Amino acid sequence: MGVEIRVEGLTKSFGRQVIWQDVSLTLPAGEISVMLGPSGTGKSVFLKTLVGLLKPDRGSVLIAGRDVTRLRERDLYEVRKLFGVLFQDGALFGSMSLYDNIAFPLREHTRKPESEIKRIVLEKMELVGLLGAEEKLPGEISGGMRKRAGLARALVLDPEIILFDEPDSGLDPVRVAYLNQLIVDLNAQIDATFLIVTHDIASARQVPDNIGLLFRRELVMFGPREKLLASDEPVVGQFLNGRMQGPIGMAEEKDAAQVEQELAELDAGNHRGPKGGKGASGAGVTPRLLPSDGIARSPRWQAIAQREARSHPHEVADA
Ligand SMILES: Nc1ncnc2c1ncn2[C@@H]1O[C@H](COP(=O)(O)OP(=O)(O)OP(=O)(O)O)[C@@H](O)[C@H]1O
Repeated sequence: MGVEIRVEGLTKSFGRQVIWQDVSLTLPAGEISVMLGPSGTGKSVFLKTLVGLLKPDRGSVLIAGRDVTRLRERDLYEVRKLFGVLFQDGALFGSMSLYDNIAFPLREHTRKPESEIKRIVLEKMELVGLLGAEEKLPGEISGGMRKRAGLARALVLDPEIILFDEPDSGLDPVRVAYLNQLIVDLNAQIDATFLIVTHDIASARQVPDNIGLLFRRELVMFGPREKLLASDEPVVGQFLNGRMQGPIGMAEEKDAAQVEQELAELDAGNHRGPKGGKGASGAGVTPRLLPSDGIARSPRWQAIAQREARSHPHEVADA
């Protein structure tokens, strides 16, 4: 289940402002990938380009053998059915109950009878832990619940790909932890391809199979989580450790001399990041978040759990 997305040589600009150029990566089918990057580096623009809402200047986005960037509106509509999108604020209709919000795509895009719609809506609400809240209005529930309702709505058409636009924005750390667990559990249950755009370093360290980083109008790196977490690339190390020292500045990129001096200080051990050292890995690679007990693990997740048990015997003793 889940489909691969192959991005090749993608470039996007608005007028004379280049957002990113020559981005190439493959989101493997059924895996979880995270895209990181400082504010304004074009992560949301990237998501919109994948679903064909924005046209790139150059390059291709291949999904199930079709190039999204070249499709006519009618064919694009077909490809979009493969996607579920969780928008930042859940994008719920304020005057509709959660039930009607979640039922909305089914009523718009299918001819299913109400009895079938009810079965699907309640199934997805149960999956995200919202059973019993059917009649609530979006304004009556917490931000975390709104995200989960948005997620249930993204699931009703059984997508092969789910895009999450900053799922953790505006949530406290405990809610973020619950949401991350839900994302991992969902992946184990439905095996769709997940792409998460986030600023949250803790999530990026624990949740994905793959991490990408956009910076200075380029994709600096994209690859397996362990590789990025162990990388000595200065931008990757700075971002994954949330440090001030490094190429990423407050509003703009810093000048080269300042970056060099800061990195030299880091090397000398004057400024240690949260994990205490050079490179993104610090004291070691963070353990991977595994599906909750009671959720059947697909062979893919069984392999991940075994790998984790070998690398972190204490943290995942029960895996
Ligand atoms: N439709 C548009 N027309 C013109 N410029 C746009 C458009 N959409 C986005 N931009 C510009 O593209 C740049 C990247 O925006 P984007 O929202 O993708 O960044 P981001 O990495 O998602 O940021 P954040 O992390 O703060 O959400 C910004 O400078 C933004 O102003």
